[in-house]
Amino acid sequence: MVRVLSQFWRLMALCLRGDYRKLGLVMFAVVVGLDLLGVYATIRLIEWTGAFYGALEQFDAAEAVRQVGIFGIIVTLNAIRHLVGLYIRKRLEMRWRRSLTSNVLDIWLANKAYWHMSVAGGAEGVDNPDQRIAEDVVIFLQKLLSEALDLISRVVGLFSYLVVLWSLAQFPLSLAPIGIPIEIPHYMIWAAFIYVALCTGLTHLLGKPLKPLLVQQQKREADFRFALVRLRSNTEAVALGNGEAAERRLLGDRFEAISTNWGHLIRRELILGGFTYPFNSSVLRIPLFVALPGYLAGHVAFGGLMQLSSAFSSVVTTLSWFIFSYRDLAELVAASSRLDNFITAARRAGETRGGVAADPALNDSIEIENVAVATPTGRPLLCLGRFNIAPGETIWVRGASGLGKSTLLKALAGLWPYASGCLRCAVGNQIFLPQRPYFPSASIYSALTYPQDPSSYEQAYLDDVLTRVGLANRIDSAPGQDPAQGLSGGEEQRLALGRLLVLKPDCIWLDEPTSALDIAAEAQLFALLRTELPRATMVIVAHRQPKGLGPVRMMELDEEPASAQTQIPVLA
Ligand SMILES: Nc1ncnc2c1ncn2[C@@H]1O[C@H](COP(=O)(O)OP(=O)(O)OP(=O)(O)O)[C@@H](O)[C@H]1O
Repeated sequence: MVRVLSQFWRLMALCLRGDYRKLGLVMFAVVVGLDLLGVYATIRLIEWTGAFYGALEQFDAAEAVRQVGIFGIIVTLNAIRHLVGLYIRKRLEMRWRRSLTSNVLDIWLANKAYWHMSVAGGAEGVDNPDQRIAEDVVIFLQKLLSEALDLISRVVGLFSYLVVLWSLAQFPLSLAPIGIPIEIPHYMIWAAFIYVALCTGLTHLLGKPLKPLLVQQQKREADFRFALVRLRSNTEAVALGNGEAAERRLLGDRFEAISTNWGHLIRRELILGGFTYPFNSSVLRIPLFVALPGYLAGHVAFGGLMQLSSAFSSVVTTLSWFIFSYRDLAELVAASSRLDNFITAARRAGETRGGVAADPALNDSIEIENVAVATPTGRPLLCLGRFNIAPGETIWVRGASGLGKSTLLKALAGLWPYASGCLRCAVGNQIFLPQRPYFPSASIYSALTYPQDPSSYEQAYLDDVLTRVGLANRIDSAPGQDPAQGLSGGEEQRLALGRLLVLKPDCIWLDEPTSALDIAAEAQLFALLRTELPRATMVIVAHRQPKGLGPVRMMELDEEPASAQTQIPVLA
């Protein structure tokens, strides 16, 4: 219980962080106030019940008609109160959702936590971040708001209804008819509490397994959706590999997992419902039976009996909040624990330290010192001694496939925690271009200038760059069309190299940037790159010697630990 409350508290603190914090609290107070007015309306209806049935009992037609009018006014005002409260509550829900989502996104993106979480793999508690950010936030806020408001108005309502019930149920219950010479004063009050306490205990006992089942259901739904998204984004590879049957199997397995858990879930809901459903339908009748001894003993008239039963059912319904809300509460706890675990894991991932230390440069050159790289499981991959790269120099990094060249670049970019050593580099504009460049799903210009905003550049200039890298045919692509859609592997690499021309970095780290291009195209693009960026330092991982860049120094990597001073020959 304490753990659940502290999770709620941490998540609410994120909702309340940022601008409009006070406005959110004011809106919440207004919604609570309107909900409490609802309690007042219920009490007025209890009074009305007594007055109306009293009038009927005495055949007082004029009073009965007047009471119908009063009923109309109460119901109309109550409907207005309800609708206004609902509207403000929905506005508040979106306000807090915006704040929570924005804080969760900041935590996830800060210090490259999203990356460290993905490298660490599916470590427990961090699966499907997309679902946690998009769905769990919504479930958490919707359920929390509705349950919290419900609880507040019920607690306040409880006291009001109890006062009414106490004043109505003055008479005692005599156990003399069953041979026990005892009278229980205000017995209807005790009856309400004992009845609800027993029912609540039983509900909790029957519904306890619901929470883990709901957590599993959300996870399995997200796994299924993720498999669909993966298929959608790899249609070409699947189609070429005739992978339909394999995909169908995978999707079928994931769906089967959903269906199996759903079976457990509905079985548990059936067991719980086997108790709560009859409880829900009997809760409004039982009061009448409980009040009957008082009526039969002549303590109350018919109007009083109806009023009493109305007050008693208000008390019982209020006390039964836990029973009525059990499934929603289980869902709320499931969503909040998933979200809280995700945030904790993201914060921890953002604090990941280790890897290659980036120190300020002693001069304009880049100095790499004793860099050792391993896999996440600790298998050593490669180890470099010490070498310098002069400003404007081009280095060709070469080595057997799987040796760790790409991992080395990630380590030098500060992304790989399973590495050690030091990189001294002048603080300047550096770009790392991975083997598979990323293109955002926006216009061709966004893909070209990523991560900069394309609107900061003249369109004519961007068109010129596209033309020079051989993508003139893409200039007319429809606005909003996914730029990567339909690009050949070579065209993707042209676009990525065009990005370098636009962003003009001082230092470029390239991982097999022309593997999909023929030698002539590669030489032409590299020559363009060198002409446009004459002073840029370039480190290129490639299996063949890059042409068109002028003099290149080769760094041959092998599995042997490097000597203290790595020597690299200059090639023409
Ligand atoms: N996230 C990871 N988890 C586990 N192993 C990894 C991970 N990333 C890389 N490795 C392993 O590290 C080794 C080096 O991978 P890397 O991609 O750096 O090789 P490479 O030299 O660039 O290969 P290639 O020339 O084929 O592109 C491989 O055995 C790879 O399986």
